[in-house]
Amino acid sequence: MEHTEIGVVHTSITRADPEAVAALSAFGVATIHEAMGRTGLMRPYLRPVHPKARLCGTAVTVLLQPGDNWMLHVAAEQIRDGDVVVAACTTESEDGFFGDLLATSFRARGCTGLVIDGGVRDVADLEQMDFPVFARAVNAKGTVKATLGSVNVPVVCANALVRPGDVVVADADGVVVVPRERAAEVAEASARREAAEEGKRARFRAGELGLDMYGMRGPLTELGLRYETRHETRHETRG
Ligand SMILES: O=C([O-])CC(=O)C(=O)O
Ligand SMILES: [Mg+2]
Repeated sequence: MEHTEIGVVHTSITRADPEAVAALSAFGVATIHEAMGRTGLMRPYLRPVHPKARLCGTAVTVLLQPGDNWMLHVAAEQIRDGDVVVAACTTESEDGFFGDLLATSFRARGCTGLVIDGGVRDVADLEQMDFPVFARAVNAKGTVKATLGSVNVPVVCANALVRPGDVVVADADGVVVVPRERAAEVAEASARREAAEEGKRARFRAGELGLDMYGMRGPLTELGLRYETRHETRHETRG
């Protein structure tokens, strides 16, 4: 991004194809990230705020100012069924930007979850609501409504570029972003990867070793790995 727009709400965004989003929702974050050539991951400090949190949807992006959650209320109006709100911040901030009230508002608009490079609160309520949230902190400290940010501009959230309408998938392993144009292709690559893993899983279950399945013995020998078959004996004390 050459520069970040502040004080703008983009109201018409292009969302990824719903069929491709539904297809991606069947896969875990690790599979999708591998299927994308190991790209698209957010930093691992973003954690689910309750154990069952999992989400997949199209991004409504928010650029927050530190300690200020005004733009989350502005974003609520832009949410459509199946959207995930992805909130980045202009600088690091771990205040509690979001809680059960905003979750109730977001859900009423069809939102399927939140990814925020900031703090959230009311996590017991969020768990009870089964509203999935991935955040960098849990923090009771509240925020103000005083400074403009933006909605539906490209943002960098926890190191990943997210454009409005991109697909965001999050589970216990982390958060991954799929560019909206690649959603169908990445879903297909994920399916192929999962099918290949199922074959390997069956062979591991039957007791086969990775050493043989992956042909590792030759390269290990070439690098000089030795197998010692006799226990080393203590030196006899000489009289
Ligand atoms: O209202 C706020 O500032 C954030 C919050 O706790 C909620 O949404 O419940
Ligand atoms: Mg609250």
